Amino acid sequence: MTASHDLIVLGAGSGGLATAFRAAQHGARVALLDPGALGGTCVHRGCVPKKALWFAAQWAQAQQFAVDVGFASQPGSLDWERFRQVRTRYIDAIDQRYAQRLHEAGVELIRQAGRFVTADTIELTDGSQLHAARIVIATGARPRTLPLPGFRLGMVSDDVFALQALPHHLAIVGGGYVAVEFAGLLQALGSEVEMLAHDRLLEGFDAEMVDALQELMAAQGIRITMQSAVQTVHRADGGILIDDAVAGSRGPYDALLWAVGRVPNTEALQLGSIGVVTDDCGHVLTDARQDTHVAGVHAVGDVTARKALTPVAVAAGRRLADRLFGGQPDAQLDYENIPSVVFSKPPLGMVGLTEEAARELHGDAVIVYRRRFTPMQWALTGWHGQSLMKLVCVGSDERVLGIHVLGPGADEILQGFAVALKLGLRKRDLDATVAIHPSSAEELVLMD
Ligand SMILES: Cc1cc2nc3c(=O)[nH]c(=O)nc-3n(C[C@H](O)[C@H](O)[C@H](O)COP(=O)(O)OP(=O)(O)OC[C@H]3O[C@@H](n4cnc5c(N)ncnc54)[C@H](O)[C@@H]3O)c2cc1C
Ligand SMILES: NC(=O)c1ccc[n+]([C@@H]2O[C@H](COP(=O)([O-])OP(=O)(O)OC[C@H]3O[C@@H](n4cnc5c(N)ncnc54)[C@H](O)[C@@H]3O)[C@@H](O)[C@H]2O)c1
Repeated sequence: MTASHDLIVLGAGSGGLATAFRAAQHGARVALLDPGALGGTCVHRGCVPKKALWFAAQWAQAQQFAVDVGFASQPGSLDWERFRQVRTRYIDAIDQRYAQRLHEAGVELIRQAGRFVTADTIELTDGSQLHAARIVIATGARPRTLPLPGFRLGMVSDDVFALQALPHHLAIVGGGYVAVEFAGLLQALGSEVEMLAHDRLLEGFDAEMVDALQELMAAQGIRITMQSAVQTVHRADGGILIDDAVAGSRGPYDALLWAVGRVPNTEALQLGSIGVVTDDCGHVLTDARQDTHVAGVHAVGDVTARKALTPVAVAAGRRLADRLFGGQPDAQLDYENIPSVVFSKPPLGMVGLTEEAARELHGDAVIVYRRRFTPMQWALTGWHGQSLMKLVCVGSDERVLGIHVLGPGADEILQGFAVALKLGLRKRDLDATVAIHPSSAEELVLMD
């Protein structure tokens, strides 16, 4: 058998593209397979269209604020179809840029799905085969639904981007990133939103920060039912009705969004036949170097059980290509202290440990600084919602273990602080930094 390539990458989402580009840069002959659009979930069904809608939600709120402080005109509503076209134009351009860059990088793009025949052979949809000593699985994940009677009446996050019109009254089942983000932005754009959450919101984020966000969401009119247990969904004359074991009969809604997590795309890959091990949910198990249990087969991104974020998939893919083809035998992603922001309204970001996790590790040696305040732009409009910022430190030298920011600009503020934390930030370094005034970020260097 002659190897057709040095590397075959399954999936042209964030992780697959990053791996392919970096490997090609190191001189590898790369084949990149994907039957779908270039950029995968992030570009077409995730970060990008979501953030576009989130911007629209900010503009809607800014319009309202402007009227509150004396601008003359009344806020208008969003022309949903026009904005969908604007988004599509932007996203199509990204897709085209990727195609052009792949061509320039010498990556062979094959618009077909692949599945394993052996550990070094991939069969394409048309039945032809490719061979390479290295294969990277980067097939991502898709939204999950709950297999309850009537579940098909609901949609998943992918479908929100294709909606013809904004739902008037929307139920969201779930309490993770997707549920909280869509609740905030669709409410801001004019939907009446009700969340039905089974567990606490945003598991993995600091509980005090999440409580503060939940208060702000409630103050903006989002109805949140906790400990919900949806049993059935059905349609009646007025719309979609939900029977919930705890919350009782709810509705009618004109739309229902399942936001209950994601399922890795592994069923079709024939992984069992070559010995690649998956967990109970189907995620490919890898070590910290992205190696699976089978020599020469690797995995990056949402298809693994790691944190499902675009920059994680990208960084893991680049490190892997550096190790395999770039002469960097020690290259691997450090999965500690990965910053993350929920694009809620307002955004909530964190890097490092939550207070709960820090106390579990360090007990009474943990010192917490916090600052609650009403951001100037809210106060000016007469809205007295409170931002919250929190530093979780440990020991006599107050090493900063966690930074948490809830409020306007959290998405932009946190990146720089994440660098500092990674470099071993101490509270005294923050104290020694002169503030930028007036800003929200200054609160992080003024805490006592
Ligand atoms: C609504 C939403 C919002 C999000 N917002 C953010 C955000 O703001 N910030 C952030 O960091 N992350 C966000 N994420 C998460 C982020 O989108 C994912 O972590 C990221 O896209 C994962 O990239 P990936 O390459 O692992 O998988 P994907 O991007 O899903 O790519 C997988 C690709 O594999 C292809 N594929 C599947 N099977 C095969 C096969 N057999 N052969 C070949 N190709 C195949 C698919 O067509 C797809 O293109 C969001 C996710 C969602 C759903
Ligand atoms: N801003 C961002 O970076 C961003 C945005 C969206 C998604 N993402 C990534 O995508 C991943 C997927 O997001 P997600 O919101 O789909 O998943 P998630 O894991 O964040 O949340 C899943 C939610 O579903 C709930 N749930 C699970 N089973 C349930 C059941 N049987 N009944 C009721 N509720 C149930 C959980 O309690 C949880 O609240 C995230 O974990 C994140 O890594 C990131």
